[in-house]
Amino acid sequence: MALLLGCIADDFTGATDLAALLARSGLPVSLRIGIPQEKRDRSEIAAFEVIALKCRTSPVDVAVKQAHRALAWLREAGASRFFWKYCSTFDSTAEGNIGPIAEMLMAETGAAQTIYCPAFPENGRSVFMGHLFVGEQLLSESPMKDHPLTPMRDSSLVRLLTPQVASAVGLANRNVVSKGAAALKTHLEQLHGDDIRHVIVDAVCDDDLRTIAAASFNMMLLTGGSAIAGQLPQFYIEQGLASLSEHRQALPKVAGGSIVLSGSCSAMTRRQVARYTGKVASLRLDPIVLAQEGAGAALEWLRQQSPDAPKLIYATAEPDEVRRAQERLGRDKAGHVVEDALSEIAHEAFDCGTRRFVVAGGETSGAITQALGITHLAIGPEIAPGVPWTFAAVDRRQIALALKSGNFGGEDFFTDAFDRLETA
Ligand SMILES: Nc1ncnc2c1ncn2[C@@H]1O[C@H](COP(=O)(O)OP(=O)(O)OP(=O)(O)O)[C@@H](O)[C@H]1O
Ligand SMILES: O=C(O)[C@@H](O)C(=O)CO
Repeated sequence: MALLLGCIADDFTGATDLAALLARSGLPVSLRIGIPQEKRDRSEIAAFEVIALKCRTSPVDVAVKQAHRALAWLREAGASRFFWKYCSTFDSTAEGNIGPIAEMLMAETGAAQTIYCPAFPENGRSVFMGHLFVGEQLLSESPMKDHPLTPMRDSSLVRLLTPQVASAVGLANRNVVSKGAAALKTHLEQLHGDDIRHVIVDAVCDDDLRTIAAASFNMMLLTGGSAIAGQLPQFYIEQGLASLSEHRQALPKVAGGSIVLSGSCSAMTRRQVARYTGKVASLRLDPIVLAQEGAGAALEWLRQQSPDAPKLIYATAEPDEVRRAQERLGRDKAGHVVEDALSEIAHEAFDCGTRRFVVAGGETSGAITQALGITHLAIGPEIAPGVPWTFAAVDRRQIALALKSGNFGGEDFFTDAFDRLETA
């Protein structure tokens, strides 16, 4: 099948979120972890190819270089349209990497203009008059203000993006979007005439996303969250660029122990962890202790558990505890000791027979997936909007892996996840 859209995601949970929303169309989606090393066989290329990077908080030059290599791979695989996926809460450091990567992709592909559409109404993210809301709260008043790595203290996407790009940032607001695709197209052309190449687009509901997709599905480069991407397949099908085949990939049945590993400190993960600790054997990790003593005690705890019983190991903590750890260790070191420990634990769990992994947190998922040496994920059923089960091979054994974005899923997500696998 022809490659319709080459996608680059800035973290691993974001990549599975994107893959899940594209997969709702019934068209084949392939998710590759990092830039593939092997030579591509055209017959193995899916309609949607997603490359998961772990570059959300990397220095700008490192992130741009990685995205550049991902673009080269996608082009060689046959892509001529591209999607740059970042977080629905626009998570980035002050300098990037949303803008710099978009600019690089525009320069390389010759895209004269692109849109920025992080809205994901199904998960409560909407953009109105250029301001991002999480539920009913402005981004800067939501729990995202306390994120351990990318605290979001402004809600204006124009203000957030402007310092990240070289040219002016414009807005297509809800009044324009609500007039329909033709009006939005005209507005984008007018902005282009004024040399505005970066355009934030408002969206508060799925109808808005459909209008935006109708106006922009032919653009060389689109950027945003998974929800706008999820609207694109229907336009490709309508244009005759793709057709639904009856052939669906058979997904494996995965037997073996279950574990939840959480390095996310997001508000929803904190609630999910609190629920799940009451239900299964649980162990809390303290970054300050990990920095002094390593993960040995946690590995020992894991070995003493029954291999088949579900269990939870988490560093998830309230914002004041995160602050305390960061003051003692520094922000990056606090993050890395947790990611390293959870990666070691994931390895040990695999060696002890665990085959079903739920991982909470984008950075955490990146660290664990890389540590397990996973290079490709097949996309399975969605547990909650934007969180699918995925399947991969580790040492030639099948595992099931659900990578959960910090704020996705309901309070019983961990229980729901394992239940969903039983019924898949
Ligand atoms: N107790 C803690 N103290 C300090 N840092 C922590 C603690 N627990 C976890 N961390 C770090 O916080 C970061 C959380 O980021 P991560 O991307 O994994 O979660 P998230 O932001 O909730 O998820 P997403 O990006 O999918 O929304 C990780 O680097 C993790 O190692
Ligand atoms: O868009 C989102 O919110 C998620 O896919 C994500 O990127 C979280 O890391």
